[in-house]
Amino acid sequence: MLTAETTSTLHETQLNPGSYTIETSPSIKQYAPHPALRHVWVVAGPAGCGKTTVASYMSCELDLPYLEGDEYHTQASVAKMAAGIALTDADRWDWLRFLRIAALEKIQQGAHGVVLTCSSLKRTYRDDLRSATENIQDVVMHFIYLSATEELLINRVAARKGHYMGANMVRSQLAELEPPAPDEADMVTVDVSGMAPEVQALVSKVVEDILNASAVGEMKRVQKENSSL
Ligand SMILES: Nc1ncnc2c1ncn2[C@@H]1O[C@H](COP(=O)(O)OP(=O)(O)O)[C@@H](O)[C@H]1O
Ligand SMILES: O=C(O)[C@H](O)[C@@H](O)[C@H](O)[C@H](O)COP(=O)(O)O
Repeated sequence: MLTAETTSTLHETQLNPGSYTIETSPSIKQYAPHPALRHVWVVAGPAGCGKTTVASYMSCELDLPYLEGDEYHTQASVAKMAAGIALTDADRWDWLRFLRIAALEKIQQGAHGVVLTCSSLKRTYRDDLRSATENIQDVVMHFIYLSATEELLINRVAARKGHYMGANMVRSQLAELEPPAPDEADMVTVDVSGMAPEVQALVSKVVEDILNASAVGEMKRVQKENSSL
C-alpha cells in the first residue's frame, strides 16, 4: 500500500514504490493540481500492459494533453517491431529524445501538465526522460508503472486489433524490462490484472496521493521561503 510522506520541498517528496491495492473508485477530477506545479505523467510498462488505456483515462480525467509514445517511433523502428524484431538502445535514444521534446513543447505552450505513454523499459531510459524536467522547478515528472504477468500481456496483445506489436514481442519486452528500483521514488507500480474500472480506481488513488503530496510539499516550500524573508 502506498503512503505519501512529504518533506520540506517538493523535490524531496517521496512516494513509496510498490504495488497499490485499493478498495474505492474515486474520480481524479476532484483533485485540482496545485496551481504552481505542472506534472508530467509517464505511463510506463511493456507492450500490452494498458498504457494507452490508462493514459487516455488520465488525460480525460486530468484534462491534460496526451502524447502517445507509439507515434514517436521512426518508421524503421515500427517496421522492425512489426516484423517481430526487438528495438535496440540505439533505436530508442532518438525516440526518447522526441518524447522529451514533445512533452516540453506542450509545457512551454502553456499546458498545465502532460500525460505521456512510454514503455520506459530500462532505468537508463527513465533517467533520460527525467533529464527533461530536472532543472525546471515547477514541473515534476512521475512514472506510473503498469505491472502484469507475461501471460496477461500475451493475452491482451493477442486480443488487440490493428496494432503493429504482436504477442511474439512480449517475451523480448520482459527480457529487457528493469522494474522500478527502490531509489526511483518518482515511480509507482500499479497492478493491472483487474478489469478497466478496477485499474482506473487504482490509478485515481495513485494520482490523488501524488497531487496531495505535491501540494503539501509545495506549501511547505513556500512557507519556508516566506519565513526566511
Ligand atoms: N484492465 C484491462 N482489462 C482488460 N483489457 C484491457 C485492460 N487494459 C487494457 N486492455 C486491453 O488490452 C490491450 C492492450 O492495452 P493497451 O492500452 O493498448 O496497452 P499498451 O498501450 O500498454 O500496449 C487493448 O486491447 C486494451 O483494450
Ligand atoms: O521500447 C520499445 O520496445 C517499444 O516502445 C515498445 O516498448 C512499445 O511498447 C511499442 O511502442 C509498442 O507499443 P505498445 O506498448 O503500445 O504495445
